[in-house]
Amino acid sequence: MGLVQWLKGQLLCHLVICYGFFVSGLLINLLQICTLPLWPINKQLARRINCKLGYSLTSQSVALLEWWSGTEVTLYTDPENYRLYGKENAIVVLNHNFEIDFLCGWTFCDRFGVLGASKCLAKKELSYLPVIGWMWYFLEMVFIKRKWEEDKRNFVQSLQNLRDYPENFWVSHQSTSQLFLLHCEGTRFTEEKHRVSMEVAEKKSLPKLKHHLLPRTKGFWVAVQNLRGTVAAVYCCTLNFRNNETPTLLGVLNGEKYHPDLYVRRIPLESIPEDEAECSAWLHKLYQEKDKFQEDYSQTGCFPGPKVTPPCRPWALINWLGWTCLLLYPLCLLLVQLVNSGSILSILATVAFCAAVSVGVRWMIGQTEIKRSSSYGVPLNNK
Ligand SMILES: CCCCC/C=C\C/C=C\CCCCCCCC(=O)SCCNC(=O)CCNC(=O)[C@H](O)C(C)(C)COP(=O)(O)OP(=O)(O)OC[C@H]1O[C@@H](n2cnc3c(N)ncnc32)[C@H](O)[C@@H]1OP(=O)(O)O
Ligand SMILES: CCCCCCCCCCCCCCCCCC(=O)OC[C@@H](O)COP(=O)(O)O
Repeated sequence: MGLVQWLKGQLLCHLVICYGFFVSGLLINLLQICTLPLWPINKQLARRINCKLGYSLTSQSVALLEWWSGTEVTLYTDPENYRLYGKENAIVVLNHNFEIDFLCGWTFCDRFGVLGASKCLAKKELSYLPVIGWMWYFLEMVFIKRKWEEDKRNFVQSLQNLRDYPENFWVSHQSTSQLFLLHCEGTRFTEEKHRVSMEVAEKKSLPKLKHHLLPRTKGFWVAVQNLRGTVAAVYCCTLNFRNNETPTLLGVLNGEKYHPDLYVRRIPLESIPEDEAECSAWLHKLYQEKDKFQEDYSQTGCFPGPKVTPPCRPWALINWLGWTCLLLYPLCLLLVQLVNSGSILSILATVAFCAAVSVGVRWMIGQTEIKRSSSYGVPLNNK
């Protein structure tokens, strides 16, 4: 193991990275709060500012993945469609098997210049996450409790709000599009959830899936219906990792390099049925196809279609280095003052603070771990 790789595994490096992420995150949250008075006066301007602020926070984790761990997503897609990515609004349908799938999605977004504005249909619990969850609130992310009767009004309203999102938000270069991510499986893949969902498939006389849970179709149908005219296509995205890698956020923080492959198919929105039952059947068929791609991937190690590596842009790194320099300087000054003061109490308080930060970060990283996945989709709350 080289010295650099060894350094990447050290707690001190992790503390510095997390300190930068959290303090910049809190400052960004504060700036977001400052945009509140602007909303009633100029909503579109407030949204544009929030997109940029969101980019400044989210892109730090993209920089961590790309520059710290050296991970690069390989894209399998039709070159004709590739030209459209980043230039149109789309609904993204992605499998939910990996702890860093959201991070790979963000890298994809960043490379096509749509990171600041992209949204997701996310479980309500994520809105309470410090820094990230608070940021999402200002970005008008769509949160649901996964209880349809309670969700439907807010869900439809949130989707309607996205219809007049400023067309030309400037993220880090001119961009005219946003992506709306849907994990139709509704929860992360575990063996138990898979077993239960295949029992449901059997009851519904649907073909069994090997690599996916049975998709929940309501959210997809409602999103398609409400975003018609705003969104041009559905991007059917299938993500897997070479060599059976099981990536984790802790691994990324430790500087481990992963090899994600992403297969993207573009499906024009007009080709998706409007009727709920037909749309639902269409989605089930899509997941059967996705399952076949995953099965082929597990045999051959690749997806169909030509490979492309979208060019890496420097903004995420520049932003990350900027925040790090800005925040490390006062930290160093503080530490020097602390040592000079010789006060045992102050030193103990600082050590306690660092320990608290590190426990807090560990807890947040824990939210991405599949072993801590919710009980959604297991017998207890199987509807
Ligand atoms: C690669 C490019 C990436 C681009 C990235 C772009 C943007 C990134 C931006 C941000 C990234 C942030 C990352 C954060 C990720 C967070 C992700 C999440 O939080 S996932 C969890 C929340 N999301 C969802 O739940 C969405 C999917 N669910 C739905 O859409 C649901 O339909 C619903 C809206 C929640 C409603 O669900 P409900 O169950 O009430 O209704 P359904 O009709 O859909 O389903 C009921 C139906 O299902 C049957 N059933 C019962 N049990 C199961 C089971 N275990 N498995 C499958 N099916 C089951 C049940 O019998 C019902 O059938 P029926 O109606 O016939 O009776
Ligand atoms: C420079 C960057 C430094 C990074 C330092 C690390 C800080 C920690 C960052 C935490 C980021 C948290 C983003 C959370 C996104 C988690 C998405 C997710 O996977 O949610 C799960 C749900 O979909 C389904 O939930 P389950 O029903 O499976 O339960």
